[in-house]
Amino acid sequence: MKNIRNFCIIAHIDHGKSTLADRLLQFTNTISDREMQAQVLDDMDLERERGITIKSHAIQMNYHFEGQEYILNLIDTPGHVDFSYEVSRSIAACEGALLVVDASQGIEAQTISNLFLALDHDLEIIPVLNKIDLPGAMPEEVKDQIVDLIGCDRDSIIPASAKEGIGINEILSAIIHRIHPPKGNPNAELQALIFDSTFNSYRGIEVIFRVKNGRISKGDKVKFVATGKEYIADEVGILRLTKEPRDYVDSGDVGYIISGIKVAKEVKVGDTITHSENPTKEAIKGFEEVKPMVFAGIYPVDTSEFEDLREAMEKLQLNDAALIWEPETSAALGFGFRCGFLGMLHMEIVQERLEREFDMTVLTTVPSVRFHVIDKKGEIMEVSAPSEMPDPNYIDWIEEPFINAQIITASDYVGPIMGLCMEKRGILKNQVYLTSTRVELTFEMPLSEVVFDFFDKLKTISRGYASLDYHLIGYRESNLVKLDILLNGDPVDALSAIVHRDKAYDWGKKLCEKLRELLPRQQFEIAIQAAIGAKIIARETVKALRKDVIAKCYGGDISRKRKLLEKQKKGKKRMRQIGTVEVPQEAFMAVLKIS
Ligand SMILES: Nc1nc2c(ncn2[C@@H]2O[C@H](COP(=O)(O)OP(=O)(O)OP(=O)(O)O)[C@@H](O)[C@H]2O)c(=O)[nH]1
Repeated sequence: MKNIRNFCIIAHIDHGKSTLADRLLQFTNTISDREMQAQVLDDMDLERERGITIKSHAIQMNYHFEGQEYILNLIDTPGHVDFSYEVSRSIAACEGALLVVDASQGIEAQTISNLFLALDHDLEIIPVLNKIDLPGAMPEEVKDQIVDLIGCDRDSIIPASAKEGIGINEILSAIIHRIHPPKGNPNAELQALIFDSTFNSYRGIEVIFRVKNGRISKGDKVKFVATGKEYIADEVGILRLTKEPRDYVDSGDVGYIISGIKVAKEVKVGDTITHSENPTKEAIKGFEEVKPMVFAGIYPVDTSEFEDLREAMEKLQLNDAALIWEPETSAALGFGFRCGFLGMLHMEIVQERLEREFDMTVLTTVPSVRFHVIDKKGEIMEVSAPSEMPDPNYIDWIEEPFINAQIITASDYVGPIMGLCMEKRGILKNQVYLTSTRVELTFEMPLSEVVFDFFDKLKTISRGYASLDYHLIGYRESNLVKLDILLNGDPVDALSAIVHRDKAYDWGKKLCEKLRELLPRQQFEIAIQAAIGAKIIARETVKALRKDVIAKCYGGDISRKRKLLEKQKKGKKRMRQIGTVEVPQEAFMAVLKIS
């Protein structure tokens, strides 16, 4: 155990985390130059394309150093706030962290939020000043910032270029010298922390864990503490570029277990694995049930594809334990599914994966949080879609989820951020200076104001210099109303939204204006109305197309006509016919585009 080092790399987005990981794998000969492709650990296509890490990953390296063999377990972590729970669990599996800072950018928001997560878990921090090869690098200035932030010795900061391979040996040496080997008792009862899982269509779920105490061997009967389920360890092993089976994985090490689990839901990140016989008396602390925050309907564009969509959702869920769904019907859209997501990025990813991996074309409806509606009889109803909202006459009051939001930013942006948070119904609870230029603001806010576009807005007004972390603090009464949208007099359930009464008029007006821009002109006039109950509060009109434009679509030779039809078909991909009106996907998201 004394020759094991478990570490993660934490950094602000684009500071070079994945590139550094690639370089470490190369320097330790974990992968050959031939196997090398950029960002090997980001193995989902989507991750590569977007250049973001969605899932945590782990990989083991062997390194011969000063006459001894070392095992270095690198745990890569995702960077987006939707997945911050995974980051905190990955960090809990390590003893040290490389804190990568871009020498041309300096300390940024995620550098700080991730650093604090690491400090919370008492990790040894090794600061790495990356991209020193760039002409715009400001090594001395950024070193000052790092010293300011973590109070480390200036000489302990390692200058590096992940791209050019500069400083990599120094980093490897620091990992061995400065990070403590894992503590833990190999003879104690088994305690292993689950920090990730992957889905293999042949073998089921592969669970990735870090053994804190004890040993897990092939053939062991094990129990997952939070779910209470028991399995036989059909295979255990370590994670190289591929999985390598072993007879056992010992205390301090990182490994995987395959035990025929078919459903992702049975594996919960943060759960503890122990033996069925002689189990541990206490689970590793910090486990949290991951709860969906955002709900939206997903519908097939082509109504005949409902069953295919169900099959795709079932398969996707095997792979994505955080995704929940159930069938729902919409008067406007027909049969579809109401889904729960961790956040908006998660929702986008699910939609994209359905399209890419399962070849579905889907529509997503206005996202919503989950409200509590208390009716006049005193009964509580959970409502996560505007269409489920009961008639106002039956409602006594409505409660919505509130969060505690921590925002870390540079002091220059405090003013604009406060403005934004107030506009989003936030109440300032605390303001603390972390350093002379860095401030932590704590707000209580309604979740519904934060999950949609808040993060993007925060990034824009702070020029990327703000990080956000939030926790649910409970439900509170709010003056909310259902805002309905009518197209040519017909209410379209998939377009309604639940909004605060004070904002309802303004929203109704803006929403109608937005829809007027988004709805394509058709052969007849379209009236767009916003209503609260029976009361119309706003109206816009989409004018009919002029006759000569339609005329162009008819007549002419047959091949041209076919081409036109083809073109129309393509254009229709994300359209739905609602009554007589064609509604494009963008319209369902219009609510999010209102500023
Ligand atoms: N010049 C220079 N460019 C670098 C260096 N390290 C990384 N880059 C580039 O910086 C960009 C971002 O690098 P990534 O490794 O993807 O950054 P990341 O931190 O993993 O990003 P996320 O996975 O989104 O968190 C890429 O274009 C890299 O080629 C370096 O040392 N020098």
